[in-house]
Amino acid sequence: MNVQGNIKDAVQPLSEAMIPTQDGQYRMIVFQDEQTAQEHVAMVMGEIDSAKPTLVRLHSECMTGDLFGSYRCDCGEQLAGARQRIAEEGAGIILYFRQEGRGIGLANKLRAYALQDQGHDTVDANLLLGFAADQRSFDSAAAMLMHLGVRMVTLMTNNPRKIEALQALGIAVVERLPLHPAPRPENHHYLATKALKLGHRLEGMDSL
Ligand SMILES: Nc1nc2c(ncn2[C@@H]2O[C@H](COP(=O)(O)OP(=O)(O)OP(=O)(O)O)[C@@H](O)[C@H]2O)c(=O)[nH]1
Ligand SMILES: [Zn+2]
Repeated sequence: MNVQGNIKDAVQPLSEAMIPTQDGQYRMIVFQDEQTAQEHVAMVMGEIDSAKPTLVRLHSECMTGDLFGSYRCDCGEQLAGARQRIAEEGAGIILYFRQEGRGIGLANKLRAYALQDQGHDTVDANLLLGFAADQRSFDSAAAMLMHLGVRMVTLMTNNPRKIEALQALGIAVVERLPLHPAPRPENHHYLATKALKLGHRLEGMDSL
């Protein structure tokens, strides 16, 4: 089997259906990650042309931010921004990765929040709980894009690790579009910590 075949084998497409939304029609495809058995989602709008870059958001699940509008992070607003951008283009993909809490799960994320309320930052809270600062792997994202016939992307992210992970597995990231919702008093320290300790490109957020 060729290299691309091996990379694709990291995920298995399970099922798909059309999802009409306020943004337009999405094709929703569920993939299973062969290593973790997690179900990751691809929301695909419009036609994919593998000869051109596809607009892509690789989004890690954040129930508090995505679903309930938490101000502790910027996830919900980033997802809304990505959806808006894709709707404007009429084409693009959201890869919705079930990596709640940077991969530590929802219960542990709330434990990390409780530690942050005692004065620890988002990175130290993970370390105190016995986890790495970021437990995520983005390798399955490249596999999903290959299944979808995508070879070139414009990636909506502030996280250079996502770009590196996709490029390492043969997906060309031709452009990065930042997703910078305006900071709020509730998430200013969190965003500054991400810029300082996790390498996120958040212009103007390098001071705590
Ligand atoms: N462990 C932990 N996870 C968090 C915390 N705040 C948000 N998250 C999770 O972080 C993930 C999102 O990561 P971010 O660091 O916001 O952003 P990113 O995905 O690395 O980069 P972008 O593409 O720029 O959004 C989601 O899975 C959230 O649930 C926190 O304080 N602790
Ligand atoms: Zn969040």
